[in-house]
Amino acid sequence: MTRPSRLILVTGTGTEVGKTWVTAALSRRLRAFGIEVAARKPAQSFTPGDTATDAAVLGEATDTPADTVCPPHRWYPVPLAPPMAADTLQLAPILLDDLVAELDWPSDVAIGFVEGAGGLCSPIAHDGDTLSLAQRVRPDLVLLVTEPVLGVVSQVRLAARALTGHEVLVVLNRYDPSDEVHRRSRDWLTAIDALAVLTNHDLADTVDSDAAWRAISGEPPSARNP
Ligand SMILES: C[C@@H]1NC(=O)N[C@@H]1CCCCCC(=O)O
Repeated sequence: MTRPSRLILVTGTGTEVGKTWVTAALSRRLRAFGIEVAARKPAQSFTPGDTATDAAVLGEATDTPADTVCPPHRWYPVPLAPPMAADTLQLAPILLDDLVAELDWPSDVAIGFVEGAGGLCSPIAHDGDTLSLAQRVRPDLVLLVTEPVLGVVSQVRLAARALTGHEVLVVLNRYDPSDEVHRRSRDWLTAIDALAVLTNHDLADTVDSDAAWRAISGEPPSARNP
């Protein structure tokens, strides 16, 4: 398998936290800097009739057909975890080995995103979750997307402990600096838990910021080429 120079696995503390939005926003910003970006979704499940699937959104952000982002036989139109959706549809079991083998990358990709399904420990295959996917693909960085609502500290701590050995960047999506829960949770995760934390504002507005640039690209700010 050709591997992107930098492989970033995108997961979350749960479903509907905005993984796809974050990945698409980052992809657009990085591409605006002239960086070759690709995104892959090994399997996706969705409500029947939904055309704005994760693969479609990531494909639009990276100028790639949705069928390339996620192979058509890994589209499961049932809003359940992919292996449960496959069972509902009476399709073959999903095996983690196959999802890994199906990850195909163009040769010139600088940053490749792989987005899981649901949260870190939601089943993506019958024999694995996104945590096992991380153990298989050995990403350079894991983006852990979450929302800074009450309870987020425990969710992030659990996920970060499960991800021991991986480089983790927490992304607080839908962050509102005027909300004390958001502000204090962010400060706690940063100061007490010593986690690397960015918000959607850092990412969407300012991959141009030095901190966000360094975290995502792995390069020093001087390497940025607007
Ligand atoms: C339908 C949605 N498609 C998708 O990719 N994630 C959602 C599924 C989330 C499954 C969560 C299973 C769990 O953790 O309980």
